[in-house]
Amino acid sequence: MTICVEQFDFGSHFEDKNKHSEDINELVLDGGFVQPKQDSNDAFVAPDINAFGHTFRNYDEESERQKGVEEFYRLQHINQTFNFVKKMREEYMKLDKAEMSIWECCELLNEVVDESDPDLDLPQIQHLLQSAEAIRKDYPNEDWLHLTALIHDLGKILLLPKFGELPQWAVVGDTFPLGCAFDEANIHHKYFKDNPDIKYPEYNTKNGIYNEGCGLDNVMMSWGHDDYMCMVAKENGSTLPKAGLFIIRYHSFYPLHKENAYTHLMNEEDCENLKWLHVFNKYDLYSKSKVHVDVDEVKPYYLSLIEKVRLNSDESDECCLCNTNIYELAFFFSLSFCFFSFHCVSMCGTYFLLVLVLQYFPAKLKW
Ligand SMILES: O[C@H]1[C@H](O)[C@@H](O)[C@H](O)[C@@H](O)[C@H]1O
Ligand SMILES: [Fe+2]
Ligand SMILES: [Fe+2]
Repeated sequence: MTICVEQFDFGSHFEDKNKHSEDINELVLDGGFVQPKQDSNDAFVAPDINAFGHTFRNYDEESERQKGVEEFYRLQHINQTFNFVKKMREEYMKLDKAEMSIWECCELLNEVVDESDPDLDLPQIQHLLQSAEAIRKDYPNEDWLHLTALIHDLGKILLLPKFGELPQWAVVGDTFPLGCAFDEANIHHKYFKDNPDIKYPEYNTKNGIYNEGCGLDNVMMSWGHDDYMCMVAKENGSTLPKAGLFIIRYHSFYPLHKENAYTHLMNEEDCENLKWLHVFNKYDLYSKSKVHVDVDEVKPYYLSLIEKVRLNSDESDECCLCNTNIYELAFFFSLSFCFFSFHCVSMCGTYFLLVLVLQYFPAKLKW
C-alpha cells in the first residue's frame, strides 16, 4: 500500500512556506476554533544546537546526561508490554484521580522534569509555554494549535504521587506500537530484545495483530503522557479539532513522524493529520531552550483559550465562574426564589433549571 506521508524538511519549511500553508489549509477543522493562517515576517527559526551545545535528539553523544537517557530507554523498552498498556488504559480510563482545570494542571508541571529528554532540563511548564508561544508567533490565528501546544505534555503529571507516581519509563520518552514487531527506527532498539512480548509470534510480524491501514486509533501505543492526555481530552468531551487530538496522541511517536516507520498502519485520516503533526513538531522540539517564558505575562491569553474548550455538560460539578458546586449554587438561588414567591413548586422548578444551565459551564476536567 502506498501512503501519502509528506516528508517535511524543517530547514526549508519557511522558505517554502506558502506551498506548505496551502497544503495544510486544505484541512477542515472542527471545534469552532479559528482557522486561517497568516504569514508572519519573522518566523521561528529552528536552532542548530540545543541548550547543552549538542544537536537536537542526539542519542549517541558521550555524556553523563546521555547515559541517564540511555538507561531510561533500556527500562522503557523492557517494561512496556501489550499487557502493561492494557492495564494502564483500564486504570486511567476511570478518570478518578483528580478534578482540576487545565491551568491548575500546567502549574503542577512546575514540579516535573523529564529524564528521557536530552534537550531540556527545565520544569515542564516552561516547555509548554515555550512551544505554545513559538507556534503562536508563526500561526497567530490558529488558536487551537496554541492550546494543543499548551496541553500536549500535561499527561506528565502521571509522575506525581496523586496520579500514581508512575516511573519515568511509563510516562515520557518516544512511543511505539505494541502488538507488532518493534521497528529498528526506535532509538536504542537493541533493548527490545529483553521485552517479554518478543516471545509471542503473533506480536512479531510487521502487521502483528493489526490489519494494514487499520488506522492509528486502533493501535495500542506504549503507555505514557500522550495516550493519557488524549484520553483525558476525549473523555471530558473536549472540542479540540481532530488534528489537535492526533498531535497530542502521537507527538512522541518519532519512529512514525520522523523516520516514516509504521506508516502501513495508518489510514487516510491519519495521513491528513500527520501534516499538522509535522508542523507542530518543529515547535515542540526546537523551542526547547534556557530562555524562560514569563508565566504571569502570558497567563491571561492561555486562560482565555482554555475557556473555549467546551466540555461534556454532565462531566463536572463546578461552575466555571465561581468554582462553587453547581447543586449548592442552584439550591441557594432557588431557595431565595421560593422565599420571595412563597411557592415550593417554583423552588423545585428553579432548582432543576439552574442545575441544567450551570452544567454547561464546567470549569474542571476529570483526570
Ligand atoms: O524525551 C522526549 C520527551 O519525553 C517528550 O515529551 C516526548 O514527547 C518526546 O518524544 C521524548 O523523546
Ligand atoms: Fe511529549
Ligand atoms: Fe513536548
